[in-house]
Amino acid sequence: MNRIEQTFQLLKEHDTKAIVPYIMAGDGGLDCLTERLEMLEKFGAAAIEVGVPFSDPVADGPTIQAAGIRALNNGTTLKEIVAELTKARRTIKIPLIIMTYLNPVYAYGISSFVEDIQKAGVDGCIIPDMPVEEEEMIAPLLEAAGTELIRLVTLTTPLDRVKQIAAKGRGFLYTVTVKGITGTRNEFDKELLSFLQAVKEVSPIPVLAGFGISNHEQMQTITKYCDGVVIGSKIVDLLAENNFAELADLMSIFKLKSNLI
Ligand SMILES: O=P(O)(O)OC[C@@H](O)[C@@H](O)c1c[nH]c2ccccc12
Repeated sequence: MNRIEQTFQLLKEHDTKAIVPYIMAGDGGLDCLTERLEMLEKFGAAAIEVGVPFSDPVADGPTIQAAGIRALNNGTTLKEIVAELTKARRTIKIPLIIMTYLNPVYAYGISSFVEDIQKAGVDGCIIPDMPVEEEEMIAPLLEAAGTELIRLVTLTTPLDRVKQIAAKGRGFLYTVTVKGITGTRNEFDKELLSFLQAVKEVSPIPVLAGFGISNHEQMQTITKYCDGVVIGSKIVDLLAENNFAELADLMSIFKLKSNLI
């Protein structure tokens, strides 16, 4: 069993949900990446999405874009991120998932990328601008390496297609909760909860919801219909403000206690 499966099993046994923070690698300098991962693990993260900064991030809202620009201005490269994650893996027990647009992977070289992230102990990979139809270029390599390719579906994905994607799915299915870009929201579409419920019914793997989520009330409501949430923009903001108290509080529900891992 891989680390992602193990984690969801553990969450189920303890009747709790996953909180998966997203952070931008290199925001605040790559030197603080391991430290931040350790803190998020301590605060109860079930897994962490590590974002790779990219100059043309089509799905990113203002907060994540700004974090990406800060990281690029710090000179962050994918090579250095992979090296830092290799170090981080010595202390971090929870799954680490690399989140990158396709272009940096291309530039790196697809097979070297897969080989290096596997060696680094990365458990999964999300490539949001790679449609399922194009994934043959990397999916078999990831599969062979035992690194899960996490697929995404969105509110506009027809249920038939959700079914197809979920059936291929590895690790968990990332359900995008909005029709738009990343960033905190005060309200969600009326159809979100029924859509999540439908996704959950057809998915053989755990379902996580992400985009727009920033508070306990939203987390509680949404996780009635899925296995957990991804929180990006809110966490990127709190880290940029060094507001660790609010971060710990935000993550205090559904805590995966580190002594369980
Ligand atoms: O920031 P939000 O609204 O909390 O959403 C999570 C999101 O940031 C993270 O998963 C993410 C960052 N960039 C992406 C691009 C595509 C899909 C997902 C993402």
